Amino acid sequence: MAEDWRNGGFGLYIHWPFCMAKCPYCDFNSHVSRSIDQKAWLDAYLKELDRNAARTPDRVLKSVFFGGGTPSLMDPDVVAAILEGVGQLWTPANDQEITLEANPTSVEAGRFRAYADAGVNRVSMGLQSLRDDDLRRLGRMHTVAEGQRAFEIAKDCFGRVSFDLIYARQDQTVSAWKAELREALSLAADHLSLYQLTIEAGTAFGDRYERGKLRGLPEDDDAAEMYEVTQEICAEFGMYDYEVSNYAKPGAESRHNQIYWNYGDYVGVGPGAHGRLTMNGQRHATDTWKQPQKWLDAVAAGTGENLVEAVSATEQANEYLMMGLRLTDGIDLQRFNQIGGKPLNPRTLQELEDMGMIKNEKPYLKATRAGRLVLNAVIAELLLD
Ligand SMILES: C[S@+](CC[C@H](N)C(=O)[O-])C[C@H]1O[C@@H](n2cnc3c(N)ncnc32)[C@H](O)[C@@H]1O
Ligand SMILES: C[S@@+](CC[C@H](N)C(=O)[O-])C[C@H]1O[C@@H](n2cnc3c(N)ncnc32)[C@H](O)[C@@H]1O
Ligand code: SF4
Repeated sequence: MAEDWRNGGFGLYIHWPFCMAKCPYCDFNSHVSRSIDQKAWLDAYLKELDRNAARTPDRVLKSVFFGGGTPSLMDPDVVAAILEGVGQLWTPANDQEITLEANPTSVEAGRFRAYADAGVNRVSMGLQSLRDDDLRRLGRMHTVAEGQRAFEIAKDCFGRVSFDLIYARQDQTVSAWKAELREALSLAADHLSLYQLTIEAGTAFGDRYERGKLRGLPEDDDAAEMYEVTQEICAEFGMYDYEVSNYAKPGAESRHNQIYWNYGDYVGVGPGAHGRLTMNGQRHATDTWKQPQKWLDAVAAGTGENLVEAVSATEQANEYLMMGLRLTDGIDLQRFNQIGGKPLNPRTLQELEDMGMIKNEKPYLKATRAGRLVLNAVIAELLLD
């Protein structure tokens, strides 16, 4: 199978579902647990990797991503044993990317060298903010100084390092964000992810918001302005916006996420991990049990998966559209037509182009900066029925 990046390629996602504490804004699959039997988790991961390798023979593995939760709570020996298993199951791409998400506490930074020895070559660190008051409000376990120290240690240990910040936070002004972002960019290496705070239903922030108790969130206009200035300031530092929330120097883009956005295949292992796999020429969606103990028990009984479903041609094209328009480079319309078997509605395309939301640069269709501000609405207009 072609491994051209425009076709996405093939990757592996491994989900570690535990955190030290639950952050009030987060709705990812993360749990706080008193005791974790790391050996039992290793055995379950290895079993799931075997099962997945058997149905993806001859694939060249471009990327492995340990996400969470907080994978920097994994025992480095567990990470090493997983990567050893992975090396035996799939042929690695020459420039294989192996990312681990890390939280920047000193305890975790103490494990960085061991992760690097295990084969991890990229770290994505959740700094979230460079202001101590805000770190406290976001429920984080680290201080700014601790975060900066952890990041410096990461730079020494790994070839590639990135960090995440959350902006459009409570009581944050546009000028305060500009100053914080400039500080962040002087710290950054060649990649960073900048997310607007999203209030998710079912989180502590979501509950407070419902009760009218989450005050000081920026108005939509301010949040939009923050997004605009983010692009401009990042560009000043040579970091281009290759995706809605991701900025990099050319060549330093996250290869793992590019597999998702370019609608490639990926195996998902661990509680709540999802996958997209082409098997016998048919693309499938896979999903797994979210609850950690349920997943462990299910793996012991045979499979952690609770869904393996063929994806119809129309759904595939729509998924490609939803993922690909997040990228500055957009989607390849020829590939879109090939996947879905029908083209996008030319009238809708023209209307959105006239409104300045998209650019049709054949064969690529791209969302403009204005379009990316309201991307979900733009995509909703374009989806095939
Ligand atoms: C969207 S954040 C991106 C983090 C960081 N900025 C980066 O670029 O690496 C990554 C999170 O998405 C979730 N995730 C990614 N791939 C997944 C998959 N295949 N299945 C389930 N969750 C996934 C995990 O919770 C993971 O921690
Ligand atoms: C699933 S987390 C995993 C990383 C790691 N556990 C951490 O917290 O540093 C991936 C990233 O998603 C971002 N994120 C999570 N919830 C968010 C929200 N409600 N709004 C904006 N960004 C969010 C954070 O920047 C976080 O670093
Ligand atoms: S943001 Fe990270 S550390 Fe906080 S609960 Fe979510 S996954 Fe865990």
